[in-house]
Formats: sequence, structure tokens, C-alpha cells
Amino acid sequence: MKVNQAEIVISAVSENQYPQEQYPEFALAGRSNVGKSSLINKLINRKNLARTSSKPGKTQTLNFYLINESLYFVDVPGYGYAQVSKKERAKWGGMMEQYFKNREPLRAVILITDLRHEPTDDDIQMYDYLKFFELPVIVIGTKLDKIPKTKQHKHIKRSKKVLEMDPNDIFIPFSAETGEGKDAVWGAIKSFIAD
Ligand SMILES: Nc1nc2c(ncn2[C@@H]2O[C@H](COP(=O)(O)OP(=O)(O)OP(=O)(O)O)[C@@H](O)[C@H]2O)c(=O)[nH]1
Ligand SMILES: [Mg+2]
Repeated sequence: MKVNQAEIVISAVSENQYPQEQYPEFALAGRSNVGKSSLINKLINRKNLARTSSKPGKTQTLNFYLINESLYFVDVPGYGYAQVSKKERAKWGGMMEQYFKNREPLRAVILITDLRHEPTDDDIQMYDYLKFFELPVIVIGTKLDKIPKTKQHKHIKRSKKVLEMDPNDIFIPFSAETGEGKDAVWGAIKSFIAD
């Protein structure tokens, strides 16, 4: 996919702020600091359009990025960050549910996990939560660059197994560092967009 245009349209915290003009939409979910914003940047060849940080909790709102006037990426705040108050967590839950439950143009959720480690309980919960809303999920195992080649296959197999993935869902190993897996991610995204 050649990206000619990518811009942030809105940072939303509630439904009335979502963009009016609708295009197929893909949300990025995953633990805080796993690499959601980095994946967006890599897919669209921008260094830091989606703000990244080595500190968890950088993304706090639903950030809608319009790509080539034809689809949205929605960068979503991460979960599983311990330093978050109960009140903040409830706010996050409300914002997520409002979005995942009702968002008509949402075609699939890109769930990012850290391929170095087993998916955490939070990852499993998030996957199950998305399946509860009957959403297709593209699971990404990121930070592939940090795993020796000989061990990659084992890590991929373990991730699929621990998540008890629906056989209809796709798993893609990926690195925002090297760009490995990028074409596969675009391929998966396109498969959810009707011509
Ligand atoms: N080696 C390596 N580092 C990565 C990769 N993807 C992300 N990172 C690093 O991980 C850190 C977090 O990346 P972000 O993209 O900001 O993570 P996020 O999921 O958007 O984080 P929040 O917005 O806080 O939820 C940064 O220091 C990135 O450089 C990857 O594929 N490989
Ligand atoms: Mg982020």
C-alpha cells in the first residue's frame, strides 16, 4: 500500500466526537507501551505522526488517523499499565466499550502483543472481549527483531495457543524496527475492505 496522505483528524474521548465522514476503520489495541503507535507509523512510513514514547500511557484518547482518504486507523490508549488509578481505569473501560460496541465502520481490531513474551492475562482478556463483540481480530506479535531467528516460530506458536485464537483470525509476526511483516499487515487490512 502506498501511503500518500496521513493526517490526524481528531482525538476523541466520546462518541459525539468521532469523525462524521465514515471510511472503513481499523483500531489498534494492546498493552501500554507494546508498540501500537509505532506500528501505525511504520505502516504509513512516518517517523512520529502517531506519538510514541518509551514511557507507558502516552496515548490517552481515541486518535483517528485518516489514510489516503480511504481508511482510518484508530490509535487506542493501552491497557495493563499498573500506575493507573481505579477512576482512570473505569474511564478507559467506558470509552472502549462505547467504541467497540457501537462503531459501525469498524472492520477489524489489530491487537498487538509482545512476541518476546507469552500473551498476558490482560491480552487474553482483551482478545476475549473483542470476540464477545464479534469483531474480527488481526493479532500482531511485535518486536520480532528482538527474538533470535531460530526461536521465532516457537514464540508464534505459543502466542496463538495461549490466546486460544479463533481459527478465522490471522496472526502476523511484525517489527516496527525492521518493517518485517508490514506487507502482511497491509494484506490483512485490505482483506477487510471491499473493492
Ligand atoms: N525493538 C523494537 N522496539 C519497538 C517496536 N515497536 C515499538 N517499540 C518501542 O516500544 C516503545 C513503545 O512504543 P509505542 O509505539 O509508543 O507504544 P504504544 O503501544 O503506542 O504505547 P502507549 O501509547 O503508551 O499505550 C518505544 O520505545 C518504541 O520504540 C519493535 O517492533 N521493536
Ligand atoms: Mg501509543
